[in-house]
Amino acid sequence: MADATYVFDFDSTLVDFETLELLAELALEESPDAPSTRVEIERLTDLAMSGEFPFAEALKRRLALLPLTRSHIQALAAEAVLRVTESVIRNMGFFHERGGQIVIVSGGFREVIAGVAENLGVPPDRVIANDLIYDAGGRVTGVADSPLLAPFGKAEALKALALPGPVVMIGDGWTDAEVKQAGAADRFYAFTEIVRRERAVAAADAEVRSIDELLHLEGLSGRWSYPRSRMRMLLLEAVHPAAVERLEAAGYQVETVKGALGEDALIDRIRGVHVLGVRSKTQVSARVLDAADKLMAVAAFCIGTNQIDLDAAAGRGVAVFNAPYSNTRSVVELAVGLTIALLRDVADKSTAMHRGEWNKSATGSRELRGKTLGIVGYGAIGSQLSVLAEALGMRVIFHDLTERLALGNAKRMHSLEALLAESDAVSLHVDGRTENTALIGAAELSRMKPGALLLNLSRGHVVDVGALAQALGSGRIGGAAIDVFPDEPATNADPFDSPLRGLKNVILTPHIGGSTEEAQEAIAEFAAERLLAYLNRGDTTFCVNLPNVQLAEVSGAHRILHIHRNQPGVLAELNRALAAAGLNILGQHLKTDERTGYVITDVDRDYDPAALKALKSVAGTLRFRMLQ
Ligand SMILES: NC(=O)c1ccc[n+]([C@@H]2O[C@H](COP(=O)([O-])OP(=O)(O)OC[C@H]3O[C@@H](n4cnc5c(N)ncnc54)[C@H](O)[C@@H]3O)[C@@H](O)[C@H]2O)c1
Ligand SMILES: O=C(O)[C@H](O)COP(=O)(O)O
Repeated sequence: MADATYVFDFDSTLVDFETLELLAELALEESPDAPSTRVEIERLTDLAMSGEFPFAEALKRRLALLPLTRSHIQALAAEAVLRVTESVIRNMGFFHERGGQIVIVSGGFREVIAGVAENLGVPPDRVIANDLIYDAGGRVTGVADSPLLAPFGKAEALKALALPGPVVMIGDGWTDAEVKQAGAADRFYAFTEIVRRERAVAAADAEVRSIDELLHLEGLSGRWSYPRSRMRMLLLEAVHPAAVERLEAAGYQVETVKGALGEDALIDRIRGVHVLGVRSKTQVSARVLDAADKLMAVAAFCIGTNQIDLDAAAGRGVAVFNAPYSNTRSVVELAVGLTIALLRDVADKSTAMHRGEWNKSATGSRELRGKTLGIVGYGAIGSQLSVLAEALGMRVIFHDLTERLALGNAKRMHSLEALLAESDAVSLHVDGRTENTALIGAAELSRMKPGALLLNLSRGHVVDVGALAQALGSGRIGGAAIDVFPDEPATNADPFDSPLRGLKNVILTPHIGGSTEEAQEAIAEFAAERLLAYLNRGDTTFCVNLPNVQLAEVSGAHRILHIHRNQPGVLAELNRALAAAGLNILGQHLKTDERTGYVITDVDRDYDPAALKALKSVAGTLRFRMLQ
């Protein structure tokens, strides 16, 4: 198959536009009839591309509708080089390596195509397109006569080239499908990355949603990597659209679901999914992972990863990523605001006002300044809260299980008990490990100063809410702000209940600590980048359950990624298998943690694919994949 000639259509294939539609925008800028003319041009383009109207006639009519000049054509040519289709950009290597085997055939105009062809390394004599005719004033008057204008024009023009080897036609339109029907191509791929035209797809040997898929089906340079457009990503819990856009632009298929899915519903959906995206609510259990036949990675589009069985994922070679810092500031700002609101009884006063009650009084209302804030968990959020609280005049004390640098004048407390005894407000920012279940229960609440405040913006199970409700009811605790709950509704349509409902000076918020537009967008970008770095080059930086290895792009090599159980002899066996296959190693990295090893090997491009089998059967292999 390697000797085939690859014939590409231009509009909506190599570039993401239709020439006549963009020319209409340029030429009709000043025209009062622009909207109706544009609609007519789009209509004629669609009719011609779906084969319902003769191409030459459609071209003539569209040109007649436009007051086109040489400067419009030049402007479009300049734009065209910037509008090359995403998957074409990703596969520039293919075009450059095989420029001599590629032909561009288009009912569009040579002047517009020339710059793109040059950038792709396709010689000018391998571009078949129409030549425009201008009058003396530089106005377009028509196109020069050419075989392209006759019925089956592309096919006839290609036959005249007498191309060697099998001819493969790739394009979005009916005139491209006709090339095979008229005997000028051996295979026809309907290209649907930009637009999907049913009639062309129905006539095709196969539909390809990207150049990656084409290369995969043709057994070309992308043959070892699974094509991106066949890789399915399932993003749950209303992940910000910036992630969807980023991942789709990189060529992956992305499906979204608004709410969380329960375990059984997720098991039903997970088959065939390569990447799962969740937030704090979806439980990714060992059962879910067992049902996930294709899963390579899970992204937590949030900070917490306690909802994911990290060991079970690592044991199946599934990488887990999160966005550890992107919503930190949002949580901190809310914690500060809630502390002030509790100290001033804002929530109850506001609710009374809504009932029509005016209750102006200073009793029980206090300033933040000079009060002691006790922070439990001095990680990313706790330590940033420490800085802001001090800046507002609070005295900060903190307790953490691990050694943490005290910021500003914050004082470290060596026990939780000591912190509880001294704090006017206690704010919880521990991680969601199981051992933190009921970290604050009846005993801890009884150690707090009478009338002190409690804030929980960490995880629901960290506080025994029954005990807290009692302490609040008795007045032992002066108020609470709770953002996270042991049982949270899966979607906004589900009801919420808690023993804390209806209590005085208790602010309940629906797990919105990290729910700001800024944070959600930042999380989407960060987590999507981490996923792409892993999928596209094997980089595991910030991975929370596999050894972290930072890697550059693969260039001029194949990359073999091998995840295995950390047991003696795996690397030696892997290298023996590589040597037996005659593979020349260009570079190799190995990193292990206590349970898993990750080996990345860059090898020469030319080798026997049968070698892959031996690599897969190395004892302890959890997952194995190739990047081109
Ligand atoms: N409400 C929200 O919307 C929201 C948003 C973001 C993060 N979170 C949650 O906030 C919490 C903190 O996030 P982070 O980014 O600061 O995490 P982090 O991992 O940076 O910090 C957690 C800190 O808690 C400490 N810790 C754990 N258990 C402890 C214990 N029993 N006693 C004392 N210290 C303990 C750890 O040593 C660590 O320093 C996490 O539970 C996270 O899931 C909630
Ligand atoms: O872990 C987190 O980042 C927070 O709990 C936010 O979770 P969410 O994305 O489900 O709002």
